[in-house]
Amino acid sequence: MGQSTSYSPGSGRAEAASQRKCAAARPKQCRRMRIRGAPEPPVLLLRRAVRDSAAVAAAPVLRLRLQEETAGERRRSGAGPGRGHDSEEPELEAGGGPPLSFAGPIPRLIVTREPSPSREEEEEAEAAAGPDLLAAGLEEGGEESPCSDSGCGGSPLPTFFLRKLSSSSSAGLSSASSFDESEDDFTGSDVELNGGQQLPPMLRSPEDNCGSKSWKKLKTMVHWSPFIVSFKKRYPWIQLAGHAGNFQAGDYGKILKRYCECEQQCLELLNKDSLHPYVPSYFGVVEKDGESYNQMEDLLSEFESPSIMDCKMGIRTYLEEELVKAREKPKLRRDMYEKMIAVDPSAPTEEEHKQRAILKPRYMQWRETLSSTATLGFRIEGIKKADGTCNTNFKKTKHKEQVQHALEDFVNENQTILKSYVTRLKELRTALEHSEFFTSHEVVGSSLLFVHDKTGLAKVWMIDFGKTVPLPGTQTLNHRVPWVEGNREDGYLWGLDNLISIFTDVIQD
Ligand SMILES: O=P(O)(O)O[C@H]1[C@H](O)[C@@H](OP(=O)(O)O)[C@H](OP(=O)(O)O)[C@@H](OP(=O)(O)O)[C@H]1O
Ligand SMILES: Nc1ncnc2c1ncn2[C@@H]1O[C@H](COP(=O)(O)OP(=O)(O)O)[C@@H](O)[C@H]1O
Repeated sequence: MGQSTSYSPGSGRAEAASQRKCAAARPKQCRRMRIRGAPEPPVLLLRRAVRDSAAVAAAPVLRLRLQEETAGERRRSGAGPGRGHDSEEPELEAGGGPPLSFAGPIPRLIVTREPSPSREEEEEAEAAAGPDLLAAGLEEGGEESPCSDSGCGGSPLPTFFLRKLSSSSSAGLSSASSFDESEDDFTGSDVELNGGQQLPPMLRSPEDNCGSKSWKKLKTMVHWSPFIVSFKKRYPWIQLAGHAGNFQAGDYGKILKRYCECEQQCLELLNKDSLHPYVPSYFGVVEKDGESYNQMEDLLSEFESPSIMDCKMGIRTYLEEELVKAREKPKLRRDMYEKMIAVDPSAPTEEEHKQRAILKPRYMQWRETLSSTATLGFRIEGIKKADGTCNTNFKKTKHKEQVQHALEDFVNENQTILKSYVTRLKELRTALEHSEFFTSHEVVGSSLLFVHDKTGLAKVWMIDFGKTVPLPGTQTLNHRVPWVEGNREDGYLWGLDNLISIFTDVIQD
């Protein structure tokens, strides 16, 4: 890492990167797997799960132009803001053919919400009352997040091993697709460079049987990112979710995450906030091999063979401004359609099947209601255990009992670890309730990273602030009240209440 150069935020390079905002691809994926007999690879990239949703309202007819530039080319050129598919991307057209139209109405979203325990109820370890109904209506589907990490550029890593392990990968699509493809889900090297290791049948999940052949092939391959960790204490660095190629080793005990202006601003503020003990320490912008990165604390560095879990927090996984943008300039996503049918071929509407593409909010909402996001305010994205097993097939992990089961498995029913996690989560909740930053930000798509090891050390941190944005003026959020479009509530604390309650129940059980 000797070549890294630090820049203070606002230096020329950082500014240039800032113009670009977060332009990194986000390949992610995970499978249930056990790696035996091989030297422990430096970095394990694991794909995240897909989640369900049902979306809303009638979308306008979309006319799409031909996409002339591949996702990778856009990334390399740094075109457009956002870590995802930004609004400055060229509109997409069918390959030379007539413009495609999209007239698919997005069904109205009715999300049933499981009861959130009050603090008192929780202390009494009692479950709350019956389900509450949250109805959210969207007028149109749309797409893309302002600082989506999924758009943040190509992988700066050598590619001989690099691949995304996304269970949502869109194998079989070509970069010449006329649809807006997710960069992370659409990396040619993914297909070409993988050895295609087939998982033994007992390690496959029911979801492995969904989708196309090419899909299954991608899902059953495991690749290690060539993240050469040159720390004194050599340990494998694991990326459990998120966009592949977003991370590199940093200085000792630090990692580099592809630059995202939104995340930089959050990390700077958070490092001065009462939440500081619960977020990675931030060390500024670093330039390496022509790319900019946010350098932050490697949360795994103090652990021996850590077990890791990523839980995405909140009732909603897209920003309100993404909906607005989607209405103004809706884009069809073939990659998201592919991800959807890989999980449930009957999920798309007739129109969506015809188009072989869906709008991003539609996809995101489908993921939310398929998993526990909509009903519990959080969802498990992935779990990697110290024994090498890894699972990111939590797309359909929706009910409390399913989550409990996953948590028990994660900690191997170790009561001491469970108690440490509950203590840490409660401390975090108190810190959140008193945090100036938290009150004044919409926190979307952020995760809690759980890490423990056999020594009994167990901690939880907040990570991923690519879609955490300041509220206008003096607006504040409660983070517990239901979201209706316009109030910007994210359900973060509601989800945390539920998470604490479920952890507590596991201990009692
Ligand atoms: O997990 P799967 O089912 O693959 O879906 C992913 C996640 O929802 C990502 O959210 P997060 O990064 O919070 O996990 C989202 O990135 P955004 O952060 O950009 O919304 C991706 O959007 P695209 O990057 O547009 O593909 C979307 O394809
Ligand atoms: N500071 C960190 N220390 C250790 N691991 C991290 C850290 N930040 C992220 N990770 C790992 O990378 C994964 C993806 O992180 P995230 O910030 O969500 O990336 P993305 O923005 O690409 O979604 C996490 O699930 C975790 O495994």
